[in-house]
Amino acid sequence: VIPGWFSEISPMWPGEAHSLKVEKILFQGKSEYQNVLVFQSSTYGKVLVLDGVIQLTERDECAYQEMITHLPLCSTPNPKKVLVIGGGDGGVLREVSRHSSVEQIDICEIDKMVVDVSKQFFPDVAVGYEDPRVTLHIGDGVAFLKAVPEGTYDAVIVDSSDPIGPAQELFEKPFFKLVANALRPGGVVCTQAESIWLHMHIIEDIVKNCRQIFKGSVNYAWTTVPTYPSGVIGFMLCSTEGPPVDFKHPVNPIDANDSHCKSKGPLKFYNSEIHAAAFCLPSFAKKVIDSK
Ligand SMILES: NCCCN[C@H]1CC[C@H](N)CC1
Repeated sequence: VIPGWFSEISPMWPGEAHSLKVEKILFQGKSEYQNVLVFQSSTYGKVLVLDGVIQLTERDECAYQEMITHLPLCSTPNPKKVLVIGGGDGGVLREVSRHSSVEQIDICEIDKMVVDVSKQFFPDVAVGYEDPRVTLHIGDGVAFLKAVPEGTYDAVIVDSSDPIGPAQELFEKPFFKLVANALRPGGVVCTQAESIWLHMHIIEDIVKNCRQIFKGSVNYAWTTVPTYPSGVIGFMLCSTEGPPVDFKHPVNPIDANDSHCKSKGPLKFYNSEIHAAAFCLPSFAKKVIDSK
């Protein structure tokens, strides 16, 4: 990466590349799993890049972290035990910790370098690790889930990178089966589910697999994140058989005052209206998602 511009080139989005102006390279490393890069951008704050793919920027990470966390947790009445797969930067932990009903937060991240780099360069994101309810496991999410007793969690959040590299198995059927097994009846899962502009085929497969495995409800939601490819990112929201979950109408609203303390700051993006709106899809996506 030469100072000037960083372009996000990937076979996952052929023929296009979002670029950010680079002020200064802050870290470059190679973990057991991937190349890790942090740079100071001119207009989006610090940026975390894994294998050439933008994971988060200080300016817009709130959109993704708040939506991937509060869409599931605000849809279930009283979440107590939450598991995060991936999410090594700590942003989802910061958001989960806003929920006073939560008693236990487990996180399983495969790459320790991501945790260490986030703590060093993104303290306002990694602040999530400071919550006493958090237990960090460094390892493979599939192996972790195989060891989890059936029905342990009220909610699972899969904050993954793309299905190229270490996160590939988090998009496949065996993994979804393990997640369903780890959830209590009526438990909820939210996974990172790519872009309706770029990845309808991936989304089609994920929806098909989820409908076979999650016998509660299966919904796709989406939001805007300027620095993700095509400027949008989606989420699969599923529940296991049991007490019904209506993702589109939050039963457990997170309100301004109980949702922030000094270290976390206020919610910048999520609110109950944008929660409901997130499930409204353009016709080309509805056609595929509702027919699976
Ligand atoms: N916790 C960081 C976010 C990881 N999710 C991203 C979604 C968009 C992808 N192209 C890269 C990973």
